Formats: sequence, C-alpha cells, structure tokens
Amino acid sequence: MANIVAIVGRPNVGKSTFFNRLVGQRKAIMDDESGVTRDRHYGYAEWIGKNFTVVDTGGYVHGSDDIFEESIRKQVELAINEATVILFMVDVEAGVTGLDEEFANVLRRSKKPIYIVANKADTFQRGHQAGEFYALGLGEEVFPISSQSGSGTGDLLDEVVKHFKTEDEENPDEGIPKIAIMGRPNVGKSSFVNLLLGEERNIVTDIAGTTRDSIHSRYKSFGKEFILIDTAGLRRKTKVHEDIEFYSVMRSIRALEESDVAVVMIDATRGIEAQDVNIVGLAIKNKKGVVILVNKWDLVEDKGTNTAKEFEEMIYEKLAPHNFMPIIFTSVLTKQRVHKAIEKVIEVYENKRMKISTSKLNEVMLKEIENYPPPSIKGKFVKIKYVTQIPTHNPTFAFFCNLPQYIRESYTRFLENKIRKHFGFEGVPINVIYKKK
Ligand SMILES: Nc1nc2c(ncn2[C@@H]2O[C@H](COP(=O)(O)OP(=O)(O)OP(=O)(O)O)[C@@H](O)[C@H]2O)c(=O)[nH]1
Ligand SMILES: Nc1nc2c(ncn2[C@@H]2O[C@H](COP(=O)(O)OP(=O)(O)OP(=O)(O)O)[C@@H](O)[C@H]2O)c(=O)[nH]1
Repeated sequence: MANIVAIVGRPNVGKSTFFNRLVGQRKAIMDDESGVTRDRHYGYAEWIGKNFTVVDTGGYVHGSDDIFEESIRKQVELAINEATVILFMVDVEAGVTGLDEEFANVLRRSKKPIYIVANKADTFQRGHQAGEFYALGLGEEVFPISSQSGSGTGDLLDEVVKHFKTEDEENPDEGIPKIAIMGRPNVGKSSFVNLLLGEERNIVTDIAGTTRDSIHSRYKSFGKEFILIDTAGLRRKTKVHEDIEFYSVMRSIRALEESDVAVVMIDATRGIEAQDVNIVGLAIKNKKGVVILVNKWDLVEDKGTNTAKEFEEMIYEKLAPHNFMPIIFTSVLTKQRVHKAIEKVIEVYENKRMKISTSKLNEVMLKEIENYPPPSIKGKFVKIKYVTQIPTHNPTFAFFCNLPQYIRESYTRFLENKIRKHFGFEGVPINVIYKKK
C-alpha cells in the first residue's frame, strides 16, 4: 500500500511551495495570487529511504456555492480520505484565522494522524509564534517550518514517516499497467473513459477511499486490469473556462509522467493534426508506450478496403521516423474495437517490460551487424563486439564497441529496426546506446 501525505490548508499559506520542496520538482503551479493551485497535485517524495506520495490540495473556501470551489472542497475531502498522514498548513505570519478554524472543524472528524505545519517561520522569532496554533486543539504537534528555506522540514518528516508502513511490503500494483488517455479536445477521451469505467465498472482496489475518483484506482474492464491515471480530471467538467486549456495541458503532462502507456486518440473525421503529432512526440520523449486510437471511425463515410491502410500510412508519414505505434480504428460510440484497444494497451505494456537474454540478443544481432557493419568514417572502422539489454524501466540496448563516437544516427536506426524485426517491442520506444570496450 502506498503511503500518502496530504497537504491541506487555506489558500496562500504555502502548500505549493512545500509540495515542491518535497517532490523536488516544480510540479504544482505556483502563484502569488491565492487560489491558484486549483487541482489536486501529486508527486513522489522520499525521506530517509521511505517513499511516499504527496498530495497538494487546492485552496478550500467554505460555504460558497460556486461550482469550482465546490469541486475544490471535494478534492480536499478526497485527499483526506486517501491520506496516511495529513499536514494541516497554517501561516505564522498571519496567525490563526477564521478559515483555519473552519478547516480544523472539518479535519477534527478525520481519524488520520494530523500535524499542524506552521509555515513561513523563516526566523527564530517567528518559530516561537507557532505555539498559538495549539489553540486550534487539533493534531499531534505543531511544527514550525519554512518552506522557502527548508528549515524545520526534516524534524517534521522524521515524525511523518513513523506512520508509514514498512518498505519491504510488496507493491500491489506491480505488473498492472498505468494508462493515460490523451488527445485533443472533443476527440472522445471522456467517452472512452466512461465506457471503461461506466457500464463494466469494477473497481478492484482503491488505495484508501471507496470513491471512484481515487488518485490511482485499479479497474477491471473488458477482462483486463489496469490503473487509469488522473481520471477525475477527465470525467468531471467544470464550468469555469479561464485557464482551462492551461490546466488541461498540465493535467495531461502530469498524467503522462505517471503512466506506462499513453493512449493517444485522434479524430478520424479530422485526420492527424499538428497537436496530435506533439502529443505522440511528448509520449515518446517520456519513453512511454504508445497506442494510437483513430476514434469516431463510425463517422467516416464510404469506407473502402484501403481506407484504414491509407489512414495508417498518413499517420506514420506524419510521425516519421517513428513507426512502431499500433493504430486501432475505434468507435467509442458503437464500441467498435474498444476491446481490442484495451488488449493492445496491455500488450504494449508487456512489451515495455520485456527482457531479451544476452545470448539470444548476440546470436541474432551480431549476425545482422556482420551482414551490414557500421560504415567506415574517415578511414575508421567501428567494430561492435557484443550487445546486452540494460535493466531499466524501458528497453535499452547497449552495444559495446571500439569507437562509439564514429557511429552515425542512421546506423542506430538500422539497429533499432533489426531489434524490432526480431523481438517485436511494438508500441514501445527503444534506446540504443554505445559503450566503449
Ligand atoms: N516568507 C515565506 N513565504 C513563503 C513560504 N512558503 C511560501 N511562501 C510564500 O507564500 C505565498 C503562497 O505560497 P503557495 O505555495 O502558492 O501557497 P498555497 O498554499 O499553495 O496557495 P494556493 O495555491 O492559493 O492554495 C507565495 O508567495 C510563497 O512565496 C515561507 O516558508 N516563508
Ligand atoms: N460518432 C462518434 N462520436 C463520438 C465518438 N466518441 C466520442 N464521440 C462524441 O464526441 C463528442 C466529444 O466526446 P468527449 O468524450 O466529450 O471528448 P473529450 O475528448 O473528452 O473532450 P474534451 O473533454 O473536450 O477534451 C461527444 O459528443 C461524444 O458523444 C465516436 O466514436 N463516434
């Protein structure tokens, strides 16, 4: 089971700053204007050898009937449901505010361990003022910290990790593909997700809560188990338009980072467009498996025997030199080939984890290399001695040779093509690297 730390608190106390410090990347969106962190953000962190997930909740404004704020409130509750430990962040500069008290009232109902994190305690003097938060009558202890400088965070984390389960527990999600569904607006992402989760919905496990909107929920659909990343954002449409594009891009990127396989949906009625090419490029750059769905296939009129083939060629041409992604023609509306799409995703995931033995690899590849050795450059002859697959998260092949610097890009493509020809790896980016030997 995962260890989850949720950071909650009213807007502008420094949740994003603290989150970024823990996660070590600028994953959350930060802004001086309050209320900017509008979505649940999560990332992975580590403290003295213990790994955990950090959830940064957006600002929570009580008693408002604004839909957007309502959804924020829900997300906070969700975070609370899912958390192993709750960090309730307050601001020593501001002292106890009415909103802090309202937060405390909600949090008091939670049975989870809660720590009050008194942020912006940049100086010793400020640290002393943190004592006033004991008045909230909540939590195990108040920890003065400065998210900006990092002071005090170590003591806090030492306490927090005491609540974690031990590391040697098996990851229950090991071997289950994490899927991100990507694509331009209106291509059918929500419909696809709803089809997967809707009628044949069958939640296998949830990290903690019972809600379907869990951060990493495992589903079984069409007979396959998988984890959909950040589906809440896909299915729940807010009525607020400001910055929606920005947030949807952010969400896609985040979902992509967390996933093993990206399902990229293309609209059959529009063909492949620049934005689609960008999305696929992003997935490949991130070394994710890719499955392309050409959706709304039902809307394509007068389909002949070659229509799909022509479509495929057009896509590969636009994505050149990448031609390893499977393409499935689907209609989410009529459920045509949706089952096949899911099967393909699982297959690509398995390809991504595939390991080829060194003996097999050398047997096959050294023969190919002998038939077509690296062309000599400036009188230099490159001699490749052996090849091995390096144990990494995505297929990486190291070719050991005398003069790695004299190998051209085109020869790398040749090697990649031969690996694919013999061993498959459909849908998965391959790394070919050279080492001096
Ligand atoms: N002095 C000081 N300022 C801080 C510290 N941590 C954060 N801030 C500042 O406080 C402001 C709000 O920080 P954020 O991290 O955006 O706060 P948030 O709680 O995520 O805010 P919302 O997105 O509105 O929920 C920013 O201007 C930060 O630079 C700190 O330790 N000391
Ligand atoms: N004919 C047809 N319509 C479809 C298909 N898939 C989705 N649609 C329709 O296309 C429209 C957009 O679908 P959504 O699922 O909302 O698309 P989305 O990609 O989630 O859109 P955004 O949330 O804007 O990014 C809806 O009216 C769907 O009913 C399909 O396979 N065939």
